[in-house]
Amino acid sequence: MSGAVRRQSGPFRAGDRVQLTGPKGRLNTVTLEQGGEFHTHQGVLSHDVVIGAPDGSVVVSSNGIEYLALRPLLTDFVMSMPRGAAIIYPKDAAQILAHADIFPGATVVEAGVGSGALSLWLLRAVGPDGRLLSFERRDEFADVARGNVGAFLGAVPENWSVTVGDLQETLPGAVEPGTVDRVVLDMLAPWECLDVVADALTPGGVLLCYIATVTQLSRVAEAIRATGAFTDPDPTETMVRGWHVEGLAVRPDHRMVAHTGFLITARRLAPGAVLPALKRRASKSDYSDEDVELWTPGSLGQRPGSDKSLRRAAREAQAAARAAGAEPGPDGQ
Ligand SMILES: C[S@@+](CC[C@H](N)C(=O)[O-])C[C@H]1O[C@@H](n2cnc3c(N)ncnc32)[C@H](O)[C@@H]1O
Repeated sequence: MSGAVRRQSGPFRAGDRVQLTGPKGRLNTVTLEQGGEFHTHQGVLSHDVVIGAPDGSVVVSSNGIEYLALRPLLTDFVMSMPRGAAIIYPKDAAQILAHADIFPGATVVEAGVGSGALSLWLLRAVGPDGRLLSFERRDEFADVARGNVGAFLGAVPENWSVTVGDLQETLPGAVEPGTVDRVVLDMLAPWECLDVVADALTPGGVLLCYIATVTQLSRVAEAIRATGAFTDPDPTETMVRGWHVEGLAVRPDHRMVAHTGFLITARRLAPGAVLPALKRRASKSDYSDEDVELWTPGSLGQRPGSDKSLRRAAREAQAAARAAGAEPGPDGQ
């Protein structure tokens, strides 16, 4: 089997992981074994009462303590798994899948692999027909990532490779030029890798860099422009604020993760294509016209959701499908 191995749904079976929430809200994750036992200072919970129960059951220990039994979600796993390097948080992983347009069957290159958190999201998104090629310069981090991916999926999938070495040196020998659909970089100096990434990406392919600081953001944006091989880079930041919703106490949480990183995406141009020049409007209030010209010569970007002709084409396709009886109309007919 090339994709995921461990089941992610259905009644619990021996070998599954289960997350047990006790009376004080404390979480414990155990791997179920026939005849196994989970010991706490409040008694013993037999694994056999969990095995066969549906996901989301409430199970009872030998001395009557109730535990909520849930299969850990990928989010639960990545937030608690062993870390070598800092991980990409689920809020950013979700945005990466959308901005980098990771699709089932895609060939994706990722570097560095770090603790393997993003690798797990990417493997899920490319599915069993896709391929993830991960690169990591530090052997010990590659081991941590293999351990984490194997622990979550039940085995290391065949459609995932981890190459130990610098991406700049190892990528050219690992892929045919122009064959990679998507590249995701999470590393200190992504600008050092842009030439090999441009060679590896298919025309129209997506490069996405996750970076932690504004100085890196500025440097990688200018470096992407300087290659002349990509569309104008599109930077974003994602903030997620939890809410407390209980009775009349409805308010934002007092604490939040304020900053993790920035995403910046660009599309690979066809070889030899040169972007038409584009005058920018943005920086006029901060800099003189001359500065703006000097700093940001600019070129045509590719921003999602701004294409009216795509919307028109989608409306026409819907109308055609309705006419053919393939899809209900707005009134459900
Ligand atoms: C922040 S970690 C990646 C974390 C990972 N995305 C995750 O979610 O678990 C950055 C990693 O990039 C690796 N790295 C940095 N530069 C690299 C390069 N040029 N080639 C390969 N790996 C590199 C580092 O060793 C480090 O493990």
